[in-house]
Amino acid sequence: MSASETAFAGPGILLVLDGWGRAPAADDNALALAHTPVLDELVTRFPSTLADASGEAVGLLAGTVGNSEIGHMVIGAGRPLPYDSLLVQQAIDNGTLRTHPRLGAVLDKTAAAGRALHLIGLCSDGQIHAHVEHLGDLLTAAATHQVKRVFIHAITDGRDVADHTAPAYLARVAELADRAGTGRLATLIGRGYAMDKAGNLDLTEQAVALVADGRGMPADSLDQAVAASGRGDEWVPASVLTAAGSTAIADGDAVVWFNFRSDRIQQFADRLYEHLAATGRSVDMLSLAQYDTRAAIPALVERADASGGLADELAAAGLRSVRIAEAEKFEHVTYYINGRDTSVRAVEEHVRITGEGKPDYIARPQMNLDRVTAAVVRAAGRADVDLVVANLANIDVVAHTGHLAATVTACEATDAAVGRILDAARDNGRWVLAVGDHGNAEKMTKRAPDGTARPYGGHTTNPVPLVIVPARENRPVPSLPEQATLADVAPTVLRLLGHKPGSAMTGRPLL
Ligand SMILES: O=C(O)[C@H](O)COP(=O)(O)O
Ligand SMILES: [Mn+2]
Ligand SMILES: [Mn+2]
Repeated sequence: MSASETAFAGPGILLVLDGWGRAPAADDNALALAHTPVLDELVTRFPSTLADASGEAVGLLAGTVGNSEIGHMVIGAGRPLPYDSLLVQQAIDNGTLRTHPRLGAVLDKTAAAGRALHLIGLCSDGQIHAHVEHLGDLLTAAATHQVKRVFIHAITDGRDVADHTAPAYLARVAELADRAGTGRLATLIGRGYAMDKAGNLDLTEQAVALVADGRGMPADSLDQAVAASGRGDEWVPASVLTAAGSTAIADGDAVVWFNFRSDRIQQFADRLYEHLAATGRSVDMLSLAQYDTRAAIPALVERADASGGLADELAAAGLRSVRIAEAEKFEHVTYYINGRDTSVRAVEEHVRITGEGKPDYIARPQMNLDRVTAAVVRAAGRADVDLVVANLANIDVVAHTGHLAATVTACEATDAAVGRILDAARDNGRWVLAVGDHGNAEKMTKRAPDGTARPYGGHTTNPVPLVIVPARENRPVPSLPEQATLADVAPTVLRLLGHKPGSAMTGRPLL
């Protein structure tokens, strides 16, 4: 064991501050505007560095903003993982998507029977859940296989991209259809309805009724449909474009989902699948990438192997971990950090904090942070727990509203929570590794094409702070390398626990 290992080895806390990115102070940087004495002191007093959390460093396409899924997967895996968006892009670039035998078989069958193809997905270039250009490749495949009737059911964004940009993306959809020579926009609905992931089935059912049965507001034009939302692109009401004719899904039709990320589309996919079955419609259904649905929906692009990460190493070493987060990020400290593995190892405990009623992030930016913090403090006090893994969700979740003042409050609440966690760590002889999973709150505006700064709640490509607070302050503290990535977190955590990095990990221990 090296000197630094002896100095640090022992129980600890891995604390993910969701959406904690670093950018120079500015009037749209909520983290810099907030009064955060604890976070400020953390990065000046203890070994800290900035970690890459976007683009190729984590397994995304170059220049792509980070996100919670890949962020937590790489934190857990200890290596960059080719993410679904990258794998889809590769399949498009090398031609294996549009020539996929599974897709070809479904398209041939649909064409031969004279049935329709329905393409459903988020139309923007946020690169978090979907990319509108992927639709172009599917349209080309449909044209090649002579599918005559192709309906595009567009979900509008306004969250991963600036709000009020839906008309531009829908214009791009029309261009892609023109270029392919097939496809027409059939229905429109905001992602607030179609991509709910919190079990609000009343929202999901509106998307199901729209796509399956053509039930929605009739709209003569895209602009009319988009303008009907009083709450931006996320909440465009279910609308049927009258020019598209009858857009309902009929027996024998085919459906292809073109979101690549599962978490926010799977509830809709499951409900649509079940509704079609319940109404006696037999439909071939495919998804662009693998979904975590109850329904068995074959995928066109398979996931990367994410095994051999932190969870496997902890289990092999018999190290007990407690995972804590509130509902919004619970899967991130369990399923994603474990490499999209649903099994709960014998040495793992999962604590999911839920609140009462529907969350209102602007009115209550504190969310359930007090209870998350209390759970972390409790777990930190247990002698049988080697590692506490927690996600503090507020900075990211509130920043997604694009509301600067609420996000400042979320940053301040997080600061106080980190203070309580550091106290508990010190009282219990634990080190703390605090890290962001991607940027968000440090950039709350985006320039519109007309040059004006518009509120922006999406993620960024900024690096994230990574800080190590030693268990005992009187121990020598080596400084951290200037360059780091999220892939270095798991090897560093293992070293802090007195273990070697896993053999599948290419990230390096930072001390
Ligand atoms: O799904 C969302 O809320 C956003 O599109 C992405 O945010 P996340 O990657 O932090 O979940
Ligand atoms: Mn996140
Ligand atoms: Mn986010």
